[in-house]
Amino acid sequence: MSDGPITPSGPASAGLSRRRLFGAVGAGAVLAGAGAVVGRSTAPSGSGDADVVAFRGEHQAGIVTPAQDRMHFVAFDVTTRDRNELIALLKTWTDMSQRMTAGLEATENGATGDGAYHPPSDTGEALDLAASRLTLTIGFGPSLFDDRFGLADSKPAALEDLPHFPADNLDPARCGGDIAIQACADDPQVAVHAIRNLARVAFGTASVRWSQLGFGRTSSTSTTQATPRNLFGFKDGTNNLKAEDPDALTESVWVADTDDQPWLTGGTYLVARRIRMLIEQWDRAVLNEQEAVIGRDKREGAPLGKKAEFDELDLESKGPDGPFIPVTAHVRLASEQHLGGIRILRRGYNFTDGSDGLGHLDAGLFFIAFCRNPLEQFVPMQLELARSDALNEYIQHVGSAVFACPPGLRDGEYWGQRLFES
Ligand SMILES: C=CC1=C(C)c2cc3[nH]c(cc4nc(cc5[nH]c(cc1n2)c(C)c5CCC(=O)O)C(CCC(=O)O)=C4C)c(C)c3C=C
Ligand SMILES: [Fe+2]
Repeated sequence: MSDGPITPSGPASAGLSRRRLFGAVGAGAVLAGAGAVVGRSTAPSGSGDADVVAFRGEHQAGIVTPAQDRMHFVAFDVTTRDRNELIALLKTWTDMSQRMTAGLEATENGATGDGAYHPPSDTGEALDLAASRLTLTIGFGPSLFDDRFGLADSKPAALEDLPHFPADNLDPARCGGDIAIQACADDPQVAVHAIRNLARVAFGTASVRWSQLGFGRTSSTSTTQATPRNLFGFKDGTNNLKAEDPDALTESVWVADTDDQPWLTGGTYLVARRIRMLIEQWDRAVLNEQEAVIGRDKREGAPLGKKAEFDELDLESKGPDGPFIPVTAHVRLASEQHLGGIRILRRGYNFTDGSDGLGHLDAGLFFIAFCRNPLEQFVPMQLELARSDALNEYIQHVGSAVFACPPGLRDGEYWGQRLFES
């Protein structure tokens, strides 16, 4: 692993990975060296360092990291008013997160090693699972910068609660939060285990305000990935920003040192919207209507009037009945051509939370976007969509939040260190 020390305070030798521990114990094997998976009959396919994403680096993982298949997103309210208690929690979270993203237990031997008379400090359900490309990404909400922790002067100018958009139907219980943590992994149990253990250790300092599970990514964030489909059956993420385009990321995602608060340089903003998709209504719409609403064809994902998925979106091209891409089509209204060059990095997930008690699926898109300035990028884009998008007949925004995500951690740093110590 190229990940540096296991904990900010401790040595790199802190422990066996979850899978190595099982291998060594199960077969009485001797570890053969870094990265080895030894004597373990239950080794998950694909396990190995390839499924560890580095926790530290210039930017946080989980932003341009090729989108994993599963997500567990949580927003916390900080319940203490003691700044030092909050810092202590952030340090503990950093230790645990670095361990879990490396495929280790949240604490060393925490599932069984704390003694028979203590609740285990790792809940155990990921013991025999690989790291599964787990990433944990933290963000700080506008409410954290009130008068509780002495952070008011460090509040970034662009970190404002999002305005009310036309037709928003927001549930306050699904909005806001002082701190968010996004867990993404290729195994749902690994993502859920990570959030569960971070929430557990926060008891008395922070409590869960809301959370959302997501299955099935709805975006590609790398050209190496095939474009997935959303619950309306359309390819989603075709015209997304991609990791392989660093100039575009510099322009539209990463906060520059001239932009805002110094602690946020190299960071970004995360916008989350829980968007209910009215599945039954959509399923009654004819294909022609569905394609006109999106502005792309359903099978290939090509812009209407074109043939292939990655053909250029040409808003001017016309057929006998007018523009190929209708004036109310989703992709037209969200495009950089229409919005004067505005772009965002989308990284959302499909969700289905059963049915709503009226026989309708409670399903949709947990929309996540990363951008350099939400007031100048997400807000005008969403305003345009809320006003004119044909998709509005089939969706409803029910949750909303925005967070400032600090840059990646250097060796020895804890989450939020540059905010609290600058
Ligand atoms: C405010 C930003 C956006 C919201 C909210 C949003 C919701 C949303 N989108 C789809 C389905 C598709 N979106 C597509 C493209 C697309 N969407 C946005 C922004 C928001 N979408 C952008 C910036 C783009 C790219 C536009 C462009 O320049 O071409 C597509 C087409 C495929 C693709 O390029 O990704 C689909 C399909 C749903 C269903 C939805 C809410 C539930
Ligand atoms: Fe979209």
